[in-house]
Amino acid sequence: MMKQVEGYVERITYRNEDNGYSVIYLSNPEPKADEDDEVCCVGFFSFVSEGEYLVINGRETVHKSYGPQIQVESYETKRPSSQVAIEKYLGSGAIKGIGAALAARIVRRFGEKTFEIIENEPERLAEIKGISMKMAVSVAKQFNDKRQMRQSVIFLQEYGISVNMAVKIYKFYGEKIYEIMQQNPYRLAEDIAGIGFKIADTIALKAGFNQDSEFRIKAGILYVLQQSGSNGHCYLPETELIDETAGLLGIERENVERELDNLTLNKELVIEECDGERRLYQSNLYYMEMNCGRMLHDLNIPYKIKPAVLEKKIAAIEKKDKIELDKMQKDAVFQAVQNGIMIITGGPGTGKTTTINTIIQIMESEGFDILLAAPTGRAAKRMSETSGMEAQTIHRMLEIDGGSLDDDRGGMHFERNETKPLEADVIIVDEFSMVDIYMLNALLKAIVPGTRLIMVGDVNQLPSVGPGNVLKDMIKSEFCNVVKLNRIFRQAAESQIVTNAHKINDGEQISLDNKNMDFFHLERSAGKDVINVTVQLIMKNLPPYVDATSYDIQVLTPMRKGELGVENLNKVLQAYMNPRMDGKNEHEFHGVIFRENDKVMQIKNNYQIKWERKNRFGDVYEEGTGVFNGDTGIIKQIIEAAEVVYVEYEEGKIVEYNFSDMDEMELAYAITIHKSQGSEYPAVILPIISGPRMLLNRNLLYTAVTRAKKCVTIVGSSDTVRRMIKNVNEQKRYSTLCQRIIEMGEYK
Ligand SMILES: Nc1ncnc2c1ncn2[C@@H]1O[C@H](COP(=O)(O)OP(=O)(O)OP(=O)(O)O)[C@@H](O)[C@H]1O
Repeated sequence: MMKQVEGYVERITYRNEDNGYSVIYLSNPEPKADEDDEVCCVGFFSFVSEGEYLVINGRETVHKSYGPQIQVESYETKRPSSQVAIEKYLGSGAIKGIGAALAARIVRRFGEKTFEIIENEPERLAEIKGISMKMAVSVAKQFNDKRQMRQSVIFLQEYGISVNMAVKIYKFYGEKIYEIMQQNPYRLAEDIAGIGFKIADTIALKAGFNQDSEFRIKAGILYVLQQSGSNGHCYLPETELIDETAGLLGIERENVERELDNLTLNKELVIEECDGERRLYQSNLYYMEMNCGRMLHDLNIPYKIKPAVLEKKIAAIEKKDKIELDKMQKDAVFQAVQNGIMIITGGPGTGKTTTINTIIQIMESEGFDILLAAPTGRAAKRMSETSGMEAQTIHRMLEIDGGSLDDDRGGMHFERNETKPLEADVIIVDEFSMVDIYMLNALLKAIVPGTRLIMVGDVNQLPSVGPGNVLKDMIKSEFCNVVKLNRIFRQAAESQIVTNAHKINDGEQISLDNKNMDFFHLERSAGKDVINVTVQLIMKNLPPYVDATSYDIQVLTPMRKGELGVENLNKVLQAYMNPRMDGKNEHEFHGVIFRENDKVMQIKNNYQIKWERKNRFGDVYEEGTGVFNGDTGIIKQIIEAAEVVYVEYEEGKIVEYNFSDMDEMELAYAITIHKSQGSEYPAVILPIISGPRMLLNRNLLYTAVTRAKKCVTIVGSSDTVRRMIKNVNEQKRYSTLCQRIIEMGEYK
């Protein structure tokens, strides 16, 4: 039943600082005979403090353990007018520096007029013993800030903005928010993480902006360019940019053209004519490519080391490790020692790790300081295991600033940069195919000439998720020594996965006859049959075969949408692997059900989020921060009342997420092949029937197959597999790093 209650906030017994969910007790000023003199209210409150007077509308409910309470649906703050309330509010801790005693003194002096005086004549507070003029000013400021923030939040809520977001916005703009909403709400999309063009556009249209307002078009153009960055592009050809923007905004091309000129005049975008085409860059990406081109040349200096000395050292390592490096591997070692920059590329089993380990030993024997890094946490972990030396993520190596946002605008700040470079003689970075232009730029800025940079990766893997085609462009520019390892050392009999991966890469068809032990194909043509087989494999056949659990086996798929897309497969696999059950809590977020015991994946880097490790008695023995894009874990607990989810990641790291942060995770029974880059799994299942030709290419199949350590099973159409092997049309990437490297080389 709906009910309205009002009264002073007596006490706040629980508050979740992130989302404002609180349990509060209101004093009932005039309790009727059958009423308690305190009313418990639960719900979301933005800034209530003890002593405030609230009018609450809500639903009467009875909690099993706590008894009757009101589930708050809306509330209003009334200014406390009686002296008691004023005193309570002032002394509640809401205003820094004023405790209960001081509050009592203030109210004794100014009575009912206390608030008026704080607002209009704050200097008079200094008349009171114990309050200096400085403090009087601070009290007035805090008092006003709180009031203004409250008003702004209410104002922003009228435009459909949530309380959390409104607070964030107010903290950024302060009182300017009114002006911004009036003049250009599209600025929100530029300044506030979490507000994109689409939300800003809804707000602006609600606020009465026209379809073809100058701000809307500008914001639309920038949005389209930013989106293209998320699709891996560093620029867009002008015609494509105009068409997409006009389509997005539902306006004429001419209007877009007009604003495009203004944006380039103001240097917000950079335009370049090349090969008869006009290219438009977000200016940061344009300059990043150019600077990377220059820095790569700066680092690429020769080092003189006598070949005979090197030969001797290699021979000693070969003897110790009982291995004989082949010509290419030796060449790689030579190049690494003799040059400031080098690239080693090769497919699976071609001896990259063996080569890196030899290089490390040689560098160590020279007394050099070596740093090892990789783009993701999992890749870094693997590198540590295979080298026996600590490897870290590139972000950690560059000492990412905890407050950085790893968004698609590259808003990251690192402690290590041109003014405080990395102190090392040699830096080796593995899985370089995953490095985008932002990461390359940050890395190069932190390396000074005199430090060697060795980049290792498989150029045939999918390129980075972020903008750029870094590894490929660097190789294509031929600016430095590149060693391409192409001999497969791992025995063919040992691994059909490796053999097939190389065949796929060379465009050779693979045999899908199930005559080996680690590469299978089950022909099915209907989506529903593919799903049934996938479920059967993951639940029953594969775990004992590869000596792993169902949760270790990874379903990889090219697409997000459709019957065999990530979203649907996750729903189906969840229903089988972790069905709804009494006592198993669940929570729905944006249409997806998350349940205790679900396998989930973190989908963006979060450097601030805290993790804990507990011993078997539940005591915390280790704490740290950071969960990274691609980390997978299991939901251990969901607490609806506190709005939190606990996820356990590798090595028993437990992370608490607020419900509002659940957009950082996805179910992970099935994930896209793109997301699987840099990870390995004991067994991989690939359900493939058909899909867009653009997407289904050789590159994608190759990446998927090379993720498996012990077993690959393709379920679906062999015809599509054959077509994928033939399809060399990789998704196009508009990037000009190669050209910049060549241009910069000409100035040297
Ligand atoms: N010169 C060599 N002679 C004999 N065996 C070699 C040689 N180089 C590498 N190997 C062996 O080949 C296998 C694959 O090598 P390695 O792990 O170095 O390759 P990789 O390119 O790093 O592979 P992946 O990318 O799949 O991990 C290993 O078992 C390794 O011992």
